Amino acid sequence: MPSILFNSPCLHDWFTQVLKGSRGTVLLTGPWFTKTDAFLTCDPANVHHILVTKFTNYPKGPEYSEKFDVLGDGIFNSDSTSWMIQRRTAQAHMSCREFRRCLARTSKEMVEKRLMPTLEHACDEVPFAKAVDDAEEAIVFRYIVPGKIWKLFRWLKIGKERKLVKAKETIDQFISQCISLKLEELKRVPIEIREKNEAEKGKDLLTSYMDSTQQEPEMEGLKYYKSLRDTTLNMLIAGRDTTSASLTWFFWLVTKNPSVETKIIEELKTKCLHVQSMNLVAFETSDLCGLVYLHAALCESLRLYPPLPIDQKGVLQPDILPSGDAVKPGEMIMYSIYAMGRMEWIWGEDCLEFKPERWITTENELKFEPPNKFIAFNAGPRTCLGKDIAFTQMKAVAAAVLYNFHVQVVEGHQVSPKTSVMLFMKYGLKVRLMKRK
Ligand code: HEM
Repeated sequence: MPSILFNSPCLHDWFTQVLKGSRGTVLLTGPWFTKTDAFLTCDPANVHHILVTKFTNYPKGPEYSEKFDVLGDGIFNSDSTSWMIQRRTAQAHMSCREFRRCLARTSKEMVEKRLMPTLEHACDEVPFAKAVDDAEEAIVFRYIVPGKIWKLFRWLKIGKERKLVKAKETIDQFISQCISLKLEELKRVPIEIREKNEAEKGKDLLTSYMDSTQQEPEMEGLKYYKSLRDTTLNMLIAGRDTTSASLTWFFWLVTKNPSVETKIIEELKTKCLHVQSMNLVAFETSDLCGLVYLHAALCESLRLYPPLPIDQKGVLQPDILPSGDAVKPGEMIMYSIYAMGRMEWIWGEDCLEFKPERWITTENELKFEPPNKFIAFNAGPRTCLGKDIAFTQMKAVAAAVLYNFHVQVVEGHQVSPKTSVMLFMKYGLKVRLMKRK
């Protein structure tokens, strides 16, 4: 564990090196008084065992929810019955036709009316985004130092824990504003007009949740508000940070591989109908579904730079992992998604190269890689619920940006991962955009 502290600036690369030299699983031991021993693995057999075969023996556990207390009782921070109910509810809302219609419309509208005009101007810092970044950095600190230390910091309100308190305030203000604005809008618009709008334009997730939660009689006052607050925050973090971190690495990889950029643009030209909008080209969401090369390039980027680089599980009953390691109740197992994408014995000798072609069959179809090998979206009963949403949004942004602009990284800009819950770039990605002719 002291080595984790020492290597914290490049934690994921250090984990990868450790795992390369240890058949894919290693026991990290902490000083005896801290009770911080944990298994670290990137072995697909172990990951399948933990996430799928023996799912019920490996919950997230109370330690996880204590570290991620900012997420409240939302889906990411829950286990057993509470998680199951939230998952069913989220699945129902996300698969309903009105939400799908809303997603297709907003993915195009956001790119056309917000992103494209914004790219022509410098961007200001967004307080909510900054607060989430600060919170995620503070949570990683809770992994790097023993529990007693970060809890002492929390009690004294110093260091990263102080930053976390401030971040929570900003996050709560923002979420509360989102909920109030939506409630006002729902009160203001007569029901017949609202139903007509929803039939035409679709229905967003927050409205869907508000409608269904109000139908539950026990959901009143504070309980109703807390449930909406936790759900909204969990969904925002699930959808915002993952896709934005993924796209940043994707654009960087594309700038370093001009042949990939050319192939993406060729595919867009031949397979998509496009419309001229305010001087720039926009694509229909339905057209983007069938893009094999762009999809492959996004998967390849997610393999090398998964937005959630590492995850953890607790242990309920004694068990033996497929690697032969014995685990006991109360222990922690961490699985490095980042390291899994960088193992020669999993992905071949060229595993460090960015090659979208590895995702395409000789029949020019997308190659299926089992979720225990390509684990960026998790596997088993807790598989990501937003995978399709993520691809819809990432394709909309990637296609519009690459088709309209040539992206060039500013000379001398340093690119390295940040030590945080999400795999953001430490210094962001500074680019120059040149409008294509
Ligand atoms: C590139 C984009 C994305 C990646 C790589 C990704 C990855 C993941 C991973 C690894 C998990 C498991 C986390 C854990 O249990 O510890 C997860 C869960 C989840 N994701 Fe995503 N995600 C992405 C985008 C989205 C989007 C856009 C949404 C939609 C709002 C979403 C909704 C969820 C939800 C609700 C869960 C919780 C599932 C459960 O616990 O049963 N994700 N995702």
